[in-house]
Amino acid sequence: MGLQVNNLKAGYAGHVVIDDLSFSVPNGQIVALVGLNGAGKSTTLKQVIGQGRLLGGSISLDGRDLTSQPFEYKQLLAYIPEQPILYDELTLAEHLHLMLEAHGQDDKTHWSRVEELLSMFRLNGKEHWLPIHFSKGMKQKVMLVAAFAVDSQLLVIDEPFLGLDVLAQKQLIALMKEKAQNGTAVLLTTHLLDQAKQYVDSFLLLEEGRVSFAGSAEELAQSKNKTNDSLDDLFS
Ligand SMILES: Nc1ncnc2c1ncn2[C@@H]1O[C@H](COP(=O)(O)OP(=O)(O)OP(=O)(O)O)[C@@H](O)[C@H]1O
Repeated sequence: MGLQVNNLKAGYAGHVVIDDLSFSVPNGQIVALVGLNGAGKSTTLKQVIGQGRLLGGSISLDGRDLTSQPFEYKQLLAYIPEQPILYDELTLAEHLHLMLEAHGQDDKTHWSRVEELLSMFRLNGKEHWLPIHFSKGMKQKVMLVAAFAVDSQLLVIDEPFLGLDVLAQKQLIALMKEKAQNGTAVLLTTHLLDQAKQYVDSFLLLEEGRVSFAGSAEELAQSKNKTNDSLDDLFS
């Protein structure tokens, strides 16, 4: 089933930004929300993760409705924000234990996965470090380890590659593909369209709070009279 967004209406202080937005992200698919600055991508993601007030419409994940079953819905999702959100007083290991607990997942069975991810992102041996000791990119990697360590039905990522080195970007693409192969629905926003062609199943183009296009990279290019090898020039 995956994520279903139906007739979503959302905004800020009486100002409607998203109106009548509908889309779905089936289990096992990677979908990218793309569009120019201010198109409403982050606002849409905020609604999908259950932050922000829903002015209309409905959102459900594998049949769990966000409004009527918020706890059941949120336990199924993992979220990687654009800016890392870490608690100053918690160590790296404490953040990861907390994440597993919040998702109701057994620490013992998941810790070997955590160790694998820490080593992949070269954070092993730093489990006792506090956020103040980490660089910007390392903080982002902590968010990645936390999100990929939990079993989730939906993975939501806002601008996944910001601040990551080239090696970490490749690892992140491989991890997203692996998650999707295991049946997770993946929804992300990105401005790096040519890179996204490597791993995205379909694109949703947002313009002024509405989906103006949904389809593959080739179809997206055609819809804007561009060639598939220059998606980064889509809006020029
Ligand atoms: N906290 C806020 N309060 C008021 N208006 C906001 C707020 N956040 C975003 N907006 C407005 O909502 C609209 C959509 O913004 P949003 O951040 O969703 O766009 P975006 O597509 O994610 O842009 P970007 O590519 O720059 O990240 C914009 O007009 C923006 O000014």
